[in-house]
Amino acid sequence: MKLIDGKATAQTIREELKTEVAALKDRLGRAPGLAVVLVGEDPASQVYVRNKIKACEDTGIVSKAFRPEASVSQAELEDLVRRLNADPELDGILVQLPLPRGLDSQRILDLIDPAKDVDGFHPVSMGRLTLGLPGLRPCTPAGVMELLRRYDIPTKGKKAVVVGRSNIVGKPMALLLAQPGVDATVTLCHSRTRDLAAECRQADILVAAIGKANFITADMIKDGAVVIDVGMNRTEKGLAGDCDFHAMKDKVAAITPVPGGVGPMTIAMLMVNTLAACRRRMGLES
Ligand SMILES: NC(=O)C1=CN([C@@H]2O[C@H](COP(=O)(O)OP(=O)(O)OC[C@H]3O[C@@H](n4cnc5c(N)ncnc54)[C@H](OP(=O)(O)O)[C@@H]3O)[C@@H](O)[C@H]2O)C=CC1
Ligand SMILES: Nc1nc(=O)c2c([nH]1)NC[C@@H]1CN(c3ccc(C(=O)N[C@@H](CCC(=O)O)C(=O)O)cc3)C=[N+]21
Ligand SMILES: [Mg+2]
Repeated sequence: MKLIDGKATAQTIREELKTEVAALKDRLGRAPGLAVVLVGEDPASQVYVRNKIKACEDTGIVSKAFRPEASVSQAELEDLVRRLNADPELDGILVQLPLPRGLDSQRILDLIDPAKDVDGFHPVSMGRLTLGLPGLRPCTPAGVMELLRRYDIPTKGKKAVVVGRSNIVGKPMALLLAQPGVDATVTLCHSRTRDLAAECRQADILVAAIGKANFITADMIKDGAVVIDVGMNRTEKGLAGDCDFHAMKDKVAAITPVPGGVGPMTIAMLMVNTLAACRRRMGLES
């Protein structure tokens, strides 16, 4: 078994970005800027947001945090997004999900200027992904693709099974794996899939994005498969993925751990997207 070290890979990417950010800053007279909006006090979201701000500091991207209270109205939050859209020094806008009850997150996401959509969640970004046009890709699936590339994991003609069809992970993941040049043959599974174990056993590459600790068991994995575990589940025993890592580790060709796998890559890709958005907005090559 080969361990796919997302933490180390993310660190490498962040080092690569440092140089690029510094060069861009020289050229523009300002660093790329990212707005991070965290509504309310959800503790898990606070940890993620802190990590994102730390990653910005690390790479030289200027981050601005906005912390409206959970009681903020839809109209007030929409006003904030409009102000961030209009701020010329902000290249990216991230509204941390989930939003507190009562707020319509789709309407907020739809309001973000697509040029600043570093999460890749805007309908324009999703449309461009679906059509195979260049654009900002959702960070988690983009991070998975980067891991497959950097670990030389072959995808052409391979059978990939994605479990989970959410708009932020599973659906864009399936599209990226099926795109020309990557050329996996993709099966997208969900809670209504008839025989999930049988589908998973076909996978040369299995991506789990379900949100249930240790849900994918060793008997569901083909010998020599590559397993990418996107799941982040808080249990009494600490953070757990969607895959039973210890039971399957001797059976697989390669696997991502949780923590230290996909999570840090998500943040690295947010930095990549912020740099790309900055370049594009400033009229430099994509
Ligand atoms: N590492 C990272 O950077 C990130 C990690 N995550 C983690 O990834 C996981 C998934 O996140 P997200 O996509 O937002 O989750 P969602 O809850 O939005 O989606 C979960 C998906 O899993 C499917 N599912 C649920 N139960 C089953 C089942 N028994 N069998 C088959 N499929 C099932 C659902 O099917 P249906 O559509 O039919 O309901 C749904 O499509 C979570 O643990 C989350 O914390 C998320 C984002 C980033
Ligand atoms: N607008 C928006 N964009 C997101 O990208 C977004 C979001 N909302 N809401 C929540 C999910 C989740 N997510 C993670 C990012 C990093 C780690 C991460 O760094 N995880 C570390 C461990 C962190 C820990 O110890 O808790 C790891 O896996 O090693 C995890 C999860 C981004 N999300
Ligand atoms: Mg979700």
